[in-house]
Amino acid sequence: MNAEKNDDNLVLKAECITKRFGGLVAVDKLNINVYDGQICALIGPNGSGKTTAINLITGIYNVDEGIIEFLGQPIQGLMPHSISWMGIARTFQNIRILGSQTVFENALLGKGYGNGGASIIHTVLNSASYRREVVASTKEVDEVLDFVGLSDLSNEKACNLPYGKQRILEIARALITKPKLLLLDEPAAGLNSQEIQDLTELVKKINKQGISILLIEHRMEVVGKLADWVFVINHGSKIAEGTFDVIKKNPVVIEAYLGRGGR
Ligand SMILES: Nc1ncnc2c1ncn2[C@@H]1O[C@H](COP(=O)(O)OP(=O)(O)OP(=O)(O)O)[C@@H](O)[C@H]1O
Repeated sequence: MNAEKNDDNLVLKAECITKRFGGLVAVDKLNINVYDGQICALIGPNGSGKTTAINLITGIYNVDEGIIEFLGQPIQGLMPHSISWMGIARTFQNIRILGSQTVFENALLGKGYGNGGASIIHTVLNSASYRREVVASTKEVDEVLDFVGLSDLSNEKACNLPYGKQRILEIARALITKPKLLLLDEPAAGLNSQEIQDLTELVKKINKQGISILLIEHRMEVVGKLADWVFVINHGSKIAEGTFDVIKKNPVVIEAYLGRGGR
């Protein structure tokens, strides 16, 4: 989906964000804008600061400098669960699912405690409001599993799923939060070519629901198929941005990444 770029439809604005770990500047005055309806990719060599940038956007780390706005609201300094409730969801580079729990239970985890409004006392007392929340959550999980194509596996233990479906389960858990912006950290890592095709189709389908996407990805065929706009970083700084067709011919990008490390 190609979005119009103006301040009115800016979903994410990260301006001059910086993160230091001791003497190492992992993210260095980085600017990233994601507009409504866009699929953006963040690419760069190993250790260039991509995951740290996502961790800053999702509140895992606080920025040392810079501002992050989501739908016009400043979010830097907020706790990760507050940022999630505002509408930013993510997946992780290393799959984080509970193998001994079912697909349904893993997806339900995305709801988080009390997301539906029932307080702890209602939960403990199994009150009407808690039961209503459980029914509503069950329906939402069923709908999301149907959307991502995992309905048939709802009662299966997550550890029995093929790797590609485990990645899709992670995405399902993120979608349960009804995000406006979805951050995917290397969603194609470890997938075979059929699984990559399925993932690519799913990401497009999610985007068609009006969810903007920022993905970190090393697989350039995935970036080429999905991204409307690509940010390239090296040593924490942005070295280029543009459409994939333009950045892949950029000598600076080829020298820093595509010519050597880019896969
Ligand atoms: N919690 C931390 N403490 C110290 N250094 C860190 C921490 N997290 C990341 N770093 C360092 O910051 C730099 C950027 O790491 P980051 O994981 O963001 O890179 P990346 O681009 O996501 O790499 P990859 O493509 O390998 O996943 C690296 O040098 C890394 O070692």
